[in-house]
Amino acid sequence: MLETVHLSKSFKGKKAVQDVNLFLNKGESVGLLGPNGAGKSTTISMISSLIKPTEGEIKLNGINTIQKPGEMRRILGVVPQELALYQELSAYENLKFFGSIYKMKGKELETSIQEALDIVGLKDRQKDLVKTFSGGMKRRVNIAAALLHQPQILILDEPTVGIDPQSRNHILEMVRMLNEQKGTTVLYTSHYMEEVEQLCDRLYIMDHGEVIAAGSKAELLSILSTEDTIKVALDKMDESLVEQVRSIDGIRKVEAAQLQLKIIAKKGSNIINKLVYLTDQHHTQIIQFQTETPSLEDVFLHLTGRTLRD
Ligand SMILES: Nc1ncnc2c1ncn2[C@@H]1O[C@H](COP(=O)(O)OP(=O)(O)OP(=O)(O)O)[C@@H](O)[C@H]1O
Repeated sequence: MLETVHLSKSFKGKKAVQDVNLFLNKGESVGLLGPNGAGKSTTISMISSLIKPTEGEIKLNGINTIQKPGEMRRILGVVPQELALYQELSAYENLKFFGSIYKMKGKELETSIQEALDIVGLKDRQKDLVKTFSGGMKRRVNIAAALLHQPQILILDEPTVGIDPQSRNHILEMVRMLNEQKGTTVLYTSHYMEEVEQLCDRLYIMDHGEVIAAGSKAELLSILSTEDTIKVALDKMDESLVEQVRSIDGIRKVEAAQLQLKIIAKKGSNIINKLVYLTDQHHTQIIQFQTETPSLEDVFLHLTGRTLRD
């Protein structure tokens, strides 16, 4: 349905997005996951024709949309990261304004506004001024604005960043309902692995402007089928110990945070003896040693050497 081909964007010669190929099939829910600055927003801005790519194509049902964005705008609903609401107007008045941008009016607009408010759970607050809303409620008004023209594809750019847990759950449930019950195709960007895991059939992992892995959760996890994830808690830790652990044979990645080491090691490599030896030398004790089932976070760590929230 929607496809990007070798999509790239540079700002003043600096590459923000490089050679991104992604596709969305009709009815799919696809995640775009990556840390801050990975290039997710820039990719979305190109798809929604807010900015022009430096290179590459964006295709809607096989037709390049870069020169002719009209059809794309008609079927696409985009919820940007930045809120764009009039604080002194009510939720209803804001939606009326957004509807007029889509040239909607009269009964059609009224029905759409009420449906969108219903979906985001703000029907009974529609007369209240937006300035009285919590961050999560404002975000929900923004989502309602993107739903007014009943888009076939909905793109959400990190919709749950910085909002209360109740609104967050509401948004996740709402996206799931739109996808499963209304058949809306979803592209959901996030740097929360668990959200994307919950909501999406497939995901793309981006880092430094590039897609570094893509596939279903099972496919991505199979990247780690030859590895173990081990958590080690220590009573104290220093950088030279971490460096020496990194150089143990069979260890592929080590992430140190507070008094914990997260280690990705070749399956079956017997690292415990070497760990005990090294911790002894550093007068440090192992408090806990635990092998874990790998998660998508571990896939990210394996691919980039960093955690998602670095
Ligand atoms: N208008 C711009 N001018 C210059 N550089 C930009 C511009 N927009 C984005 N960038 C740069 O492009 C890179 C990708 O940014 P982008 O906002 O797409 O990442 P992101 O994955 O959406 O991260 P975030 O979650 O922080 O929004 C970053 O290095 C950013 O500084």
